[in-house]
Amino acid sequence: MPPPAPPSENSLVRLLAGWLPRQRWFGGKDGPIDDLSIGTITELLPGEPGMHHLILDVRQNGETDQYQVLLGVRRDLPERLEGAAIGRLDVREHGVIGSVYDAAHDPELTRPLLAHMADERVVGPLVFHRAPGTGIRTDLDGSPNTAEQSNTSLVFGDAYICKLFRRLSPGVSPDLEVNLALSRAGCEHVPAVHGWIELDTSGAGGETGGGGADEPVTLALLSEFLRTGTDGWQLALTSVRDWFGQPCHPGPAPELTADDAGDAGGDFAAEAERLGAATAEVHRDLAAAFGVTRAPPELLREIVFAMNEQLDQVSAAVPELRPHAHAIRAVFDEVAAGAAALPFQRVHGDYHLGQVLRTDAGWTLLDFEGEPARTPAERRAPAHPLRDVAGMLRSFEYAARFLLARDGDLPPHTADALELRARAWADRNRAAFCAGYAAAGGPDPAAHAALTRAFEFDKAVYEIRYEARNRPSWLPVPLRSLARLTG
Ligand SMILES: Nc1ncnc2c1ncn2[C@@H]1O[C@H](COP(=O)(O)OP(=O)(O)O)[C@@H](O)[C@H]1O
Ligand SMILES: O=P(O)(O)O[C@H]1O[C@H](CO)[C@@H](O[C@H]2O[C@H](CO)[C@@H](O)[C@H](O)[C@H]2O)[C@H](O)[C@H]1O
Repeated sequence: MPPPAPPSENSLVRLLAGWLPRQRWFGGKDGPIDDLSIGTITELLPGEPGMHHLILDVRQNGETDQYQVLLGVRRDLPERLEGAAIGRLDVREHGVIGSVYDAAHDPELTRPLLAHMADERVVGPLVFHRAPGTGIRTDLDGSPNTAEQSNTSLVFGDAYICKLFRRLSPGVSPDLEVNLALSRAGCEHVPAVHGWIELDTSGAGGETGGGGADEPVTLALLSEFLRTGTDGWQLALTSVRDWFGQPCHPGPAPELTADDAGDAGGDFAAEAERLGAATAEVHRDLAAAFGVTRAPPELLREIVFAMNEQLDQVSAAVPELRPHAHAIRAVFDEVAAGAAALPFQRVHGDYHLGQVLRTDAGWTLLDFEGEPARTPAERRAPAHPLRDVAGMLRSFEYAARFLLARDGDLPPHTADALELRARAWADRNRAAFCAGYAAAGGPDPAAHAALTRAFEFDKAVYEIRYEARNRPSWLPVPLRSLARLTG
């Protein structure tokens, strides 16, 4: 029997178009796919099982996005891989029937990625790199990370984590660029980079390039796996659950304060404060590595203009945002009216509790990619560091309301009592984070209250669009906290 042949494009495209919208990492769930084609197909592993690297061009709403898929091909799919199935192909022209599936779930196929990076191989347009001065073990199996994320990461033993960027951005990923720069600068708050994979676009001339003439596109990043790490989102949710589970006072609900939230066994405030300090230290290192510029007042006004534009776009697409638009715009206008020159620098750009890991050694920051919906130029642009602070403040709001917003069936009485608790938890941890940030040398959020609030609202608007496109069932989370912040 010959091994399954490379899939024929037409039938494969049909299968992929049905499978793609069901993937967590697909960022176009708010509309239909108008067209899907295979941009590049590279045979990475020949034989049975085999693996092809695909870049898909997905056309939606007049725009084309590129997604990366590792396509496994087997004659028969074993039961353990059934969850990863894309479909069964009848490739009659080759006289073979085979199954295609998401190879990220198949250690037999992903293990050779380590050897490719260790040996710095080139396979067609795919270029594998090892970070200077590091070795890469090649004897480890990878399995997909179970944490909530927008891409797919493979954890190899307890040594490495390899993030496969799913929706591709032109050019070198800011995640790679920033991690390399911070590691070189000796920053203690980022994991070491071991390798990466790039797509060489010099011969392509298509839309996959565009980050600069012939700039390679980063496809994957291999980092040190922080095995003692727990992500901030999980730690925060545990603390909220604990606080929600505290016995209720008898009689009418008393006014809860942020200090009451400290009575819970799983209080998070000391961690929030340390996280604030780590954030300020990373901001200091980013400023040293990439420099600081003085942004004139006109630039801040342009930024506010863009915030208003995003607000208009998202309000048009998500009607639930409209009741809050007036209050949000008022804060944006206040910042534009008082615009002054400000120091801008490279920042994280998409900072939240899922981007930080608490390890034995303290807090580590991850994922310097910026917001997935922004253009590459926007992600790299210097910004005010309080934008990151605002991102984390939003995350405290998310964590505080996640359990409430996801459980719509709570009796009103319970829901009201828990809303008070959510508020107390968020206030306590917001205050602790800001205190830690300012004490470690970051600009004091209290001294820039309107700016911080504007960044927070801008992030909330972004989140509403993100949830509508990526996780529609989460939409009530940011909406619920907006109702509180604008109410
Ligand atoms: N170096 C690492 N060590 C351990 N876990 C990690 C590491 N990097 C990422 N993770 C885990 O993977 C999750 C997703 O990582 P992230 O880089 O934010 O991916 P995405 O951009 O897809 O959201 C994190 O929340 C964390 O739980
Ligand atoms: O992690 P990414 O860089 O892919 O960021 C995107 O996805 C995040 C969710 O995975 C999203 O974050 C939002 O949800 C978080 C809880 O899952 C919450 O802590 C954040 O505050 C909230 O913004 C992020 O906005 C998006 O860009």
